Amino acid sequence: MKSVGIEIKNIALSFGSTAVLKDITLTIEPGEFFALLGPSGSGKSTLLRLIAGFNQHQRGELLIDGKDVTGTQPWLRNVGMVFQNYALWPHMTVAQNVAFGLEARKLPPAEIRAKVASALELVDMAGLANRRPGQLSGGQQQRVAIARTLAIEPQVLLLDEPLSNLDAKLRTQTRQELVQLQRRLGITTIFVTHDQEEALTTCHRIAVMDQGVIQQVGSPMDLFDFPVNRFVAQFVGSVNLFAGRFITEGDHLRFESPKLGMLTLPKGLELQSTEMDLAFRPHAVRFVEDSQSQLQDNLALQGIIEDSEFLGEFVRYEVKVGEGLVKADIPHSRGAAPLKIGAQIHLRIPSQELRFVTA
Ligand SMILES: Nc1ncnc2c1ncn2[C@@H]1O[C@H](COP(=O)(O)OP(=O)(O)OP(=O)(O)O)[C@@H](O)[C@H]1O
Repeated sequence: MKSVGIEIKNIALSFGSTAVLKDITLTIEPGEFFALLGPSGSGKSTLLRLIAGFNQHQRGELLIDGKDVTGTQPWLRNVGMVFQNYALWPHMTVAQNVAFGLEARKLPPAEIRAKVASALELVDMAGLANRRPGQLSGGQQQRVAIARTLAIEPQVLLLDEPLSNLDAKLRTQTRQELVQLQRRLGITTIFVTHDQEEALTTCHRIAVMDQGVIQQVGSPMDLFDFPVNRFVAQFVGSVNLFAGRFITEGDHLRFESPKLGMLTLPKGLELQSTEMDLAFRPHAVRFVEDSQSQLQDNLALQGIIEDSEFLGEFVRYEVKVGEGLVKADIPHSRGAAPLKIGAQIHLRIPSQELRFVTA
């Protein structure tokens, strides 16, 4: 089946006086696995339901495969949605659940049987066709919900937090299955989640949403490496973030931070505006033994270890620097003892790991 693209242009949606989506513009490419990522209440599900046809926008345009679908009923959009709670009929078998949408479309019984069999095959559930949902694990129920949606052969697959009812181990396995299934089918897929790891590991591109506004769209690596603002920097991965004021002095850039004090930044950094925060990831921090080492092309800080947490591959330290706390993830080597609380240390952050983000 041909993959279709989706264009969302300047969409605004309010429920009563509450503006839930504010001027959303987004293009989803044919065959793309796309995530809407954001905290609870950011408007992700509302946007997904809008694409499905369950919500109506007051302003803007929504195009699926180049056609404006505003006002088109959900069942005429060729879009399939998998709900968070799966919404399976408990009194029907797996096969009957999957057949449901096909029967509603009044297809001939033989065709229904063939489509049910192939949809169950796709999600590796052919052997359990006669079970009822109550006799299945959470992961199996989820696969039935996906099979039921795929059976109607939609051009777009919408998934609303499809993994949130599964326990941690099953979630990882199921998300890998989902990636493989999407890759095999090449179906344009939009995945709603509040879990950054889920979005980073599954999707080609992600739109980060907050308060009904898209904050940034990019590949998982783009969002992680080049967050444009404070919200994205904090929501995707963990980060050290400091507010302050940038001052240019000759060919030096200085950063005056209420928490860290006055810092001299490495040469060659470009600042778009003086109203920015300084950001760097905990894994970018290195510890060095003496105050003079590795000063070139690094931001140099010094501090005192306040806390440490052993996380297997690395130790997460909290280091008091001035009035601020810097998180540092230092790789652990076998047998190495962690630094003691109260130890004085020198920190280095390579120039290329420093980011400036808008507040
Ligand atoms: N039918 C509705 N009527 C009124 N307000 C609504 C309705 N549906 C959603 N909202 C409000 O719109 C806002 C966005 O909700 P939405 O469900 O889209 O957020 P979300 O990002 O998907 O969050 P969650 O992960 O908690 O579902 C919330 O403040 C919610 O209370």
